Amino acid sequence: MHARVLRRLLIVLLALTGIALLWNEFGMTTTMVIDVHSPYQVVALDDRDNPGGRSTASTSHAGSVLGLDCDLRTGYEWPFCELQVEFAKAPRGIDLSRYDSLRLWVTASGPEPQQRVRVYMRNFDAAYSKPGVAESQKVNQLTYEPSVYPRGYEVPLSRLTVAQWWIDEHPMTLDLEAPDFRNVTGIAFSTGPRVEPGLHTIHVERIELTGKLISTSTFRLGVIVAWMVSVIVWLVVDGLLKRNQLRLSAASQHSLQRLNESLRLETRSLAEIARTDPLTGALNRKGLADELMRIVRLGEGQTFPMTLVFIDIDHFKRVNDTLGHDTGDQVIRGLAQLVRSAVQRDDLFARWGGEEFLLVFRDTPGDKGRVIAERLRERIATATWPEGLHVTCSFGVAEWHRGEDLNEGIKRADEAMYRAKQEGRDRVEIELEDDSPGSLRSPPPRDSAGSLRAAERSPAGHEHG
Ligand SMILES: Nc1nc2c(ncn2[C@@H]2O[C@H](COP(=O)(O)OP(=O)(O)OP(=O)(O)O)[C@@H](O)[C@H]2O)c(=O)[nH]1
Repeated sequence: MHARVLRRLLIVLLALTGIALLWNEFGMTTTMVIDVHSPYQVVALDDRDNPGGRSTASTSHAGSVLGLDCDLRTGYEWPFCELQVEFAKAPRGIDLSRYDSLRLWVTASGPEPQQRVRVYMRNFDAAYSKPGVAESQKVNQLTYEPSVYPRGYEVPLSRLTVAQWWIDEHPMTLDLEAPDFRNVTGIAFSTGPRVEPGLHTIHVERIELTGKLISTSTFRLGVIVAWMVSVIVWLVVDGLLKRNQLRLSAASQHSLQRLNESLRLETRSLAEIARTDPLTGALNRKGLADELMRIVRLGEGQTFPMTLVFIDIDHFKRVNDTLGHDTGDQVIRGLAQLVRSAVQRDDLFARWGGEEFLLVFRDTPGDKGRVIAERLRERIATATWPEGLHVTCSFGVAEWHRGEDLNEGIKRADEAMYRAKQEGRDRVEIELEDDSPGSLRSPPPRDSAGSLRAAERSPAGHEHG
């Protein structure tokens, strides 16, 4: 996107540069015209102020022509008559330095067949001129024969030179000796050097100065500066856009990370929900099977034998029937809380269904598990319950050995619990001992992980009332 815009901008800039350079080369001119209509004062000067000077000059404008009539006489060492167009009174002047060429429509007549005319442009500069002293203004001049150029004489302004006599009279540093058009006070036309005495006329029809509106060097410098500015502007804009893009992508990356995190949490909580019972927060059957599988797989520390404790609330149906389902739920939640707070953190606690729970103690033989169950039974029986209820539970305890099918173990715990019910409830019963002395039951030679998987697929189902 940026590259395309940049390419287009470059093409536009290149085209503009080309057009501008061509325009500057072949056009972009400005012209200054001086003629009889110009608002400048025109005066005639002669040599009578100089020693021996006797020439007389007067203006004679006719139609569109500025005219000088001159009676040139010998006397002064360099007799002359002059027609002067004054642009301004020194120290003021006008800047003609931006003009390149001078074009003159001038005719001159006199005793000689081909009259020469001197053209002066006087420049005032405080570096070498003194206000009120006309001679101190630098004399930029050229001499030519107007009759050779009946259709006008065009000359580059650079062809004018500083008059040698002026340099001789105003010694100065070399750099100040160069022609200067920056503050020209006027232009003058004078009879030529070593001209014959007699009647002379000089007619100036038109003076034209032509130059570039903007000098070529200035214009090229301007083009370079414009390019540099464009490049800098582009770099700044590009930098800002890139920074913005970076900020946006950082923000979207951040929000993606947040989304990822929330999805991860959601996934975790969904997994957690799938493993737990919503009413009590205890593990459900699948959760319990998963946990046992994990423990057995990791084989961390001493895990077997384990004690399985089946817990069933006594006469729970009555609670529901007399006090309603909500109270029944409260009792179930309360029991779960109480059991969790009474056992250790790494003991597993699951809601097996309805008002039945299963506790699993790791690295605990059945008789020790029975003692814990007994303590638990007592805590439940003496706890405070909603609606002043007296809640008791029947416990069935069985030992579960490595390699034994979990369903088998649960079944034995369930049977023991059933006996507790039959014996009058609010009791802890342990599975019946088999023939092997010193242990409640002998461990069967089974693959423990396989047994757990079976437990996960078909948890021990049991009915009792
Ligand atoms: N409030 C409530 N009741 C439940 C929930 N799950 C099962 N029950 C009820 O628990 C009662 C269990 O009754 P029974 O199996 O007859 O057992 P019991 O009344 O506890 O009697 P015994 O076990 O012989 O002491 C049934 O009425 C079920 O509806 C539950 O999540 N909330």
